[in-house]
Amino acid sequence: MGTAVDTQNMENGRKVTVIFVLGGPGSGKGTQCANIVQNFGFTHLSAGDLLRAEIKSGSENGTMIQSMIKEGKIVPSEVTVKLLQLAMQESGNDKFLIDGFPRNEENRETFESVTGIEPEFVLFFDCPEEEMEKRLLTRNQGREDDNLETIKKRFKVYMESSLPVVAYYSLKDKVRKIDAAKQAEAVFEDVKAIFNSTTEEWEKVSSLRVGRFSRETTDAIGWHGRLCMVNVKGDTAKQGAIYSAEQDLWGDMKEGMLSGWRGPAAAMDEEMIYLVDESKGVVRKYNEETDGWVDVVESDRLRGAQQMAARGGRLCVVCKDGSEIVVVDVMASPPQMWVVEPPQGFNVAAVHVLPRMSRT
Ligand SMILES: Nc1ncnc2c1ncn2[C@@H]1O[C@H](COP(=O)(O)OP(=O)(O)OP(=O)(O)O)[C@@H](O)[C@H]1O
Ligand SMILES: Nc1ccn([C@@H]2O[C@H](COP(=O)(O)O)[C@@H](O)[C@H]2O)c(=O)n1
Repeated sequence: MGTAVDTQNMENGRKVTVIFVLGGPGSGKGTQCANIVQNFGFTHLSAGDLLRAEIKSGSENGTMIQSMIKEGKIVPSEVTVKLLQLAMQESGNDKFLIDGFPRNEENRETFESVTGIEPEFVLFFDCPEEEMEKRLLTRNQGREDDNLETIKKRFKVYMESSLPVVAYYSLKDKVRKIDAAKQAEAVFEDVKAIFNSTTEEWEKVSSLRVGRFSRETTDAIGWHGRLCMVNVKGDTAKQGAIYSAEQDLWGDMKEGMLSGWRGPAAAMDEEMIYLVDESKGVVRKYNEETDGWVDVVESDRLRGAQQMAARGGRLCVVCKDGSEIVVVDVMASPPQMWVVEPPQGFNVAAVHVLPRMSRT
């Protein structure tokens, strides 16, 4: 299931994505929501925080909300839904994590009927009561409801009123359950896996400086967590740039790497870049220390090489207008080479090596 927005999910004319975050008191919802915000661009709306802010604001509902929270009871839905709706409207975002809501069936029904919004999914933090109790008693944020008496009441409300909401979404196959008893960092790894697998969107990275790279034919190779791009493969003048995925930064390609990039190239397991000098028929590998290309093997067969794939110690080089693939075993000493022809009447259009190709 993707986070592609349901066209019915409209808020003030905007299409929105909503994820409900549920779990017992102290299961770590707020902690993980902060991580999700940083990594996935959601706005975090905690129903509890909104209610506490309402008390502080001196609103007419303040006294009622305060006594409900002290008793661990659930505030009437129209109050909470109004606060959530307002917060969504005021936010410039269209992706929301709604934390600690819906706490009961009434919350759920009111939200649905007032906003018409269905959650994309429900992130459910599952944690044993003893662990939650321990966390709440040491939270130290001055919350009036973090005392043993109120905590016991909150657990009861959670079991009786909130878990049925989780069961409701579970029947709709919308619950993504997380083992929240683990360390916070390990919990976030599991959370990330869910968001990464459900976010079917292209994420924008930093832009390549304008004018640095003309949009000609481009070779792009993944190498040591970087993306090496050149705009022309052959012997003519060309431009090169390297993108570091970790730093989200573009930099210049080193002079030696760029000038020697004279034909199709491929990285062996992201570790070693090989290329074929298409005019000379020479396989070379890149040496980062010297910023130079080292000859591996030469053959007339490799002249005019067009494409290349690399895996498991072998290069597969498409040659002669796709009428043959020259396989080079660069791990053998000396390197071995043989030709694989496509079936009669066929030409090779593209070459990829699947992980199961072995060296034996
Ligand atoms: N995985 C974890 N392991 C240990 N402590 C944690 C973990 N996650 C959060 N905590 C700590 O537990 C306390 C409660 O966490 P948090 O406020 O995120 O829970 P919550 O589910 O949002 O609670 P509530 O519903 O009461 O608002 C905090 O002090 C937090 O630092
Ligand atoms: N949907 C909700 C959410 C919260 N409350 C009240 O706030 C208290 C604290 O909530 P946290 O999520 O911050 O733990 C909760 O015990 C309820 O009293 C609510 O009424 N409705």
